[in-house]
Amino acid sequence: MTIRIIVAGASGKMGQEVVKLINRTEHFQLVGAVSRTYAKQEIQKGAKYYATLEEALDANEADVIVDFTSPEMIKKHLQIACAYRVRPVVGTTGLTEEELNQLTVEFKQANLGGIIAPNFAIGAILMMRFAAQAAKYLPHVEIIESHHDRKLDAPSGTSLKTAELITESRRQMKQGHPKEIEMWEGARGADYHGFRIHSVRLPGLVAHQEVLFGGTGQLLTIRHDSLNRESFMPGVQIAVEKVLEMNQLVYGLENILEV
Ligand SMILES: NC(=O)C1=CN([C@@H]2O[C@H](COP(=O)(O)OP(=O)(O)OC[C@H]3O[C@@H](n4cnc5c(N)ncnc54)[C@H](OP(=O)(O)O)[C@@H]3O)[C@@H](O)[C@H]2O)C=CC1
Ligand SMILES: O=C(O)C1=N[C@H](C(=O)O)C[C@H](O)C1
Repeated sequence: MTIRIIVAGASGKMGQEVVKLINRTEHFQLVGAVSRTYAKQEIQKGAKYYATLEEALDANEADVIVDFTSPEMIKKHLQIACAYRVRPVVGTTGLTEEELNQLTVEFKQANLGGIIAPNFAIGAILMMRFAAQAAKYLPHVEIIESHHDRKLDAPSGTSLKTAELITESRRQMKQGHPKEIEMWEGARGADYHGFRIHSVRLPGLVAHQEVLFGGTGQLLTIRHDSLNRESFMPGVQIAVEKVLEMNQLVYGLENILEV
């Protein structure tokens, strides 16, 4: 069966990679691409470009929307996907917990499937899983995530998901010295349930994360690096194929992989 796909954010770094994935995958078909830039310039690169997701959906029958846009757009795009009953596969980060909960209810009411994954790289999913396992035995943990300097959201979606998974297995505790003083605001990073997340932004970086655990006389570091954006594509392909069988909104690729 051919899967008809609309890509939102098609002019972006990830969107362009998704278009390449679709073009090289025999059972995938690009039926529409959403880009304000390309639609305005009327650039036609073998795809139909639309300025908005609604325009693309009005003009084409589609099975899946793949979205890599921006934190300010993602909630609206998910609601549009739900209204048009087209299953979304979303990589865009920056949704709040409250928005996610609300959208989960809306998709449940609509009996529609969808996948939101803050990271599609299989290695990153394993890194998160291993970190969650380690936290059970080594509860003193800090996360350092490093990204390119065009990234809008901090902390990254991956670090938040990692923190969430760690919290499920780590005993509740506040780390560090109880009388610690932060001389400069932000010096100790963001606090998540008593442990810290640090965000680095530099040109030259792509997407990297270290999870550091400390115990008496020992350190454990779990690290993942995405060296290019092709690293996310096997996960995107799996999500596009699996979402067709789903009837609820799922957050995290680990929920559809056997890891
Ligand atoms: N889950 C994962 O594995 C990964 C997730 N990401 C996430 O994906 C998202 C996109 O990343 P990336 O491709 O690097 O970003 P880019 O900035 O390169 O691309 C985003 C594209 O989205 C479009 N866009 C931006 N703002 C809006 C808006 N308000 N309304 C409609 N379209 C908009 C722009 O296209 P135009 O202006 O032409 O409309 C732009 O080209 C980010 O949230 C990032 O964190 C990134 C990598 C992996
Ligand atoms: O913006 C990015 O580039 C990335 N964003 C995602 C995140 O916020 O975790 C996934 C990956 O780290 C790349």
